[in-house]
Parts: sequence; structure tokens; C-alpha cells
Amino acid sequence: MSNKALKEYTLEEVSKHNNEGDLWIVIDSKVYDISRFANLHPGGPTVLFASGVAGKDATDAFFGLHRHEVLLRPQYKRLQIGTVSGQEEVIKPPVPGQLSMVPYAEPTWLTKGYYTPYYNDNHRRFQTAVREFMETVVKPESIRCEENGKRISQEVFEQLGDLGIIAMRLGPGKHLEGRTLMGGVTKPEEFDHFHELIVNVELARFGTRGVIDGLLAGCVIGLPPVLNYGSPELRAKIVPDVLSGKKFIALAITEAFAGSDVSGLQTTAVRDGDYWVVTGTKKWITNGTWADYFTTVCQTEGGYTVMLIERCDEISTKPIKTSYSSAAGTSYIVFNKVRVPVANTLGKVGAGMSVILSNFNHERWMILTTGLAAQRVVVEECLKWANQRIVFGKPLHAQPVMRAKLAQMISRVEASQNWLESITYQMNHMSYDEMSSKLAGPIALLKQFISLTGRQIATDASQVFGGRSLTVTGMGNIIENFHRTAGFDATLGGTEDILGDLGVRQAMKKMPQNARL
Ligand code: HEM
Repeated sequence: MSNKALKEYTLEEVSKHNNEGDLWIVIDSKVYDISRFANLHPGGPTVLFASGVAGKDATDAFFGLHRHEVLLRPQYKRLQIGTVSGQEEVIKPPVPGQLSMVPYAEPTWLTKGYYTPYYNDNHRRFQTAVREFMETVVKPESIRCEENGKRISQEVFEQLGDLGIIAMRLGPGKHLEGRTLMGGVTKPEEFDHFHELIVNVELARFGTRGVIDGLLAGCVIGLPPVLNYGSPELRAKIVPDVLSGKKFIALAITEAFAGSDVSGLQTTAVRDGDYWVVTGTKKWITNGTWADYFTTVCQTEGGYTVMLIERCDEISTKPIKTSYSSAAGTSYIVFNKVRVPVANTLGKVGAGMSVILSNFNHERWMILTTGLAAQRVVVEECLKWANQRIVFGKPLHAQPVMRAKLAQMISRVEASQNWLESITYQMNHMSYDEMSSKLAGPIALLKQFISLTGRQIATDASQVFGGRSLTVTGMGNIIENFHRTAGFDATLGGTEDILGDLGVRQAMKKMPQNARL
């Protein structure tokens, strides 16, 4: 119903409808006829007949128990029959694309009145366009897929492809040449790692951790070896379809036999004329359940070799059940004497380790950007909840223990943001080789820091939300998802302890020989 068709009522008129079969309430200036809905209400009918609710302004009671989006669902929206005369809506529904006004809900560069050394007007226009698209198209789909465990629809993947988002997730580079990015908001030559950071942040804000990986993390890590080491023929065959969202690729390294210790891999590739014959298994492969191509590391004579394997009858991919949604497509893969053309070899035979390692910094940077974005959303949720939740007659934030938790959360997110932007700035100014030698340590340490703070934030947030943080639906749904999945970032792309160790080893390598106290 459009606002024009709605009638105006006085509070006195509303108050007469307070019985079974004839029940109205007011929520934030809007009058709802819930006479028939009462028996269908998920919270039961009795709560709706309570004296402060039936026929009354139930705004505070409603927002103490429901998220705003409940009222926006079409089946509930149509319960509205009018507005209260002389009243205006105070609690505005979220508008897709809009920046949050909650303190610390946005990084400083997106907060009114603050300055930034890193971002320019192009980044701002780009951020607006990406957020609007993500919130309008990707968010509803993400919420559905996180719940039902299905992959994002083909239609949305192709929209991501058309806007250049799949390609942009790989960072700046030749693969962007000639592409129209976000409908022309940014030119390929303007696109830098801050644009890429914006894309990663904006797709990670929905409280749908499985979907973050489902939004083609497999391509971010699986396609670069093809771009950097594949023959022109192979690139021409694979890259256009993958970047347009028509075909999918996964990076198949880890095995039940080897995780962070990549040198324990057992999948073999044996040469037979112009083919490799690949036999073995891979485990925890993101996007593997639906991938058309697998960038795979195999043991060959002379060491490890990376090759692109196309899906065929000799490959089976089984979904692995994890504590996050199957929308990520996490899979167990069996290669049963798969014949792979030698022309699909990526890099030199026996030089597989350097092909894999060349990709790790970017992968870790990508993981920590989405991890941090999700943490900031949790901070926003907690600040809002601490403000609106009334306990012992006062808002939750009146309790010093709650303020102490919020202070810790905010500080962690702001510290990570500043470190991340500093590293991203370095990435923009360094050659690929410089990045490998100078940023592997800092990226590893920042990833360790962000995955650690993620788990600390998850623990604090669950205390702020109490029982609501345990339920998949309702007020604390974002906290529940975050709390359940925060540990993932401590494992993906190298475990937290190993990355901390790597950071320190890199530093020690650079210690001046004559350094003394
Ligand atoms: C148009 C009005 C209303 C609609 C459309 C509505 C809808 C819902 C929905 C969809 C849920 C399931 C949980 C969720 O998705 O958040 C729910 C739960 C609930 N509702 Fe309502 N509701 C309305 C008004 C009210 C009011 C005025 C009260 C006041 C007491 C109330 C009390 C509850 C309670 C106690 C629960 C269970 C909450 C929980 O499990 O934590 N509802 N409602």
C-alpha cells in the first residue's frame, strides 16, 4: 500500500481496537491492524494483548524484540492500515547504499567531518555505487543462501561479472584492461588496491560468512596462477568465462594429509605423452562443489607442479559440512586418473611452490579485509543494541561493564583499520616483487591480529547480546553468525600461529647483523 492510500487515525481511535479479532497497534507513527495476524505471530498472540500493547503505541516493545527489517517484509508491511495524525516516522528504515550515522559504524574516511590521506573522490563515488548494488542485489540473495546453503544464483553471478566485480576482486592489473567497472564509475587505470578494499568490505557486511566465500573467493585465489603463468591459449579459453561469472574456478591445494604444511601433499601427476594423469584428493576446497576448473598442485617428478584441471567424469566433488554455510561450496575432491593436457601446466614443472607462494600475500590480505568489515558491522550492532536495550530500567550502555566491552571492540577495529590502510597504501606503491619481500611479514601479522581480535569481538558481542546471540534468527542473528564463524579467519590462508611466526621470521631475516642493545 502506498503512503497516499493510508488513512490517518488518532491515538484515541486506535485505542478502541484492543480485543481479540479487532486488534490494532502503533509502531513509530504507523497503525497496524494485527487482528488476523495475532494468531500467526511467531512470538504468540498473548504478548500482543498485553495492556501496554493492544490498541497502544508499542514502538519500544516492538524494537526491543524485533529487527527493523521485520516490518519491511512484504507479508508484514501490508498489515499497516494508516498513520497516526500529527505524528511522523522517527526510526527510518535503512536505505540501500546509505552510510550509517552510528559512530564507528563506518571507517573514518566515510565519516562526515573527517579527513583521509588515502581515498579520493573517485573512491567515494565507487564506494557509493558498490554499496548500493551490494545492498540491493547481493544482500537479499546472501541472506537466503546463507540459510538454505545453496550457491548464489547464476543471475547474480552474471551481474557481478557485468559490473566487473569478479575481475576487480583480483586487484588492479591487466585483467581489468578494456573493462567497464561499476558501469563506468571507475576506469581500469584509476582502479587501485583501495578500490579493491572497498569491494571486499562491501560484500562482507551482511552477517553471512559462508556467502562471503561463496561470492567467488575461489576465483580470487584460483585464477591468478592462470593469469600469471598460463599460456595465452589457456588464458583465452578460461579467463573471459570466469570473469563474467559463467564458469567457476577453485584453488585446490590442501589435502587431508597437508594443510598449512603444503610440503606433505600426496596428489600425484604422472606424465603420459602430452598428458598428466592426476590421482589423489583435495580437502576444504572453497567453491569446489560447483567449480568448472581446479587450479591444482600435484607431486610430479622433480617437485610440485601446478596445473589447471577441467571438470570431467573422473573428478568427484562432495560438499563438506562445516560450521559455516554450504553457500561457500566447501568440498572434498577426488581425482581418479584424470587426464590433463600438459599445455595446462601453470609455471615450470617442479616450480609449483613458487607459483603457490606468489599468491599467498594477496589471499591473506583479501581474507583480513572481509574479516575486518564483518567486525565493524558487529561493533555497529552492539552500539545500537546497547543504546536501545533497556535493562534494570536503563539502557544497556549505562552499565560500565558494557561500556568497557564496547571500548575494547571499537579500539580493536580502529587499530586494524589503520594498519590495513597503511599496508594497502604500500601495496599501491610497490612492485609485485617489492610486495613479496616487504609485505609478506606485515600482512601475515595483520591477519593474525585481525583473526585474533575477531574472536575477542565475537566473545564480547555475545555477552552484549546475551541469549539473542545464540539464535540464528531474530535480533542477534548477525552476532550469532559472526560468533559461530569468527574462528574461520584464524585458519583460512594459513593458521594464526603460523602467520605470526612467519611475520617474526621475516623480521629476523632483515635484522642488521650489527644490531645490539
Ligand atoms: C506488526 C507487528 C509485529 C510483527 C510483524 C511481528 C513479527 C514477529 C516476528 C517475525 C517474530 C519472529 C522473530 C523475528 O524474526 O524477529 C516475532 C517475534 C516476537 N514478537 Fe513480534 N511482531 C509484531 C509485534 C509485536 C509486538 C507489538 C510485540 C510486543 C510484545 C511482539 C512480541 C514478540 C515476541 C516476544 C517475539 C519472540 C521474540 C524472541 O524470540 O526473541 N511482537 N514477531
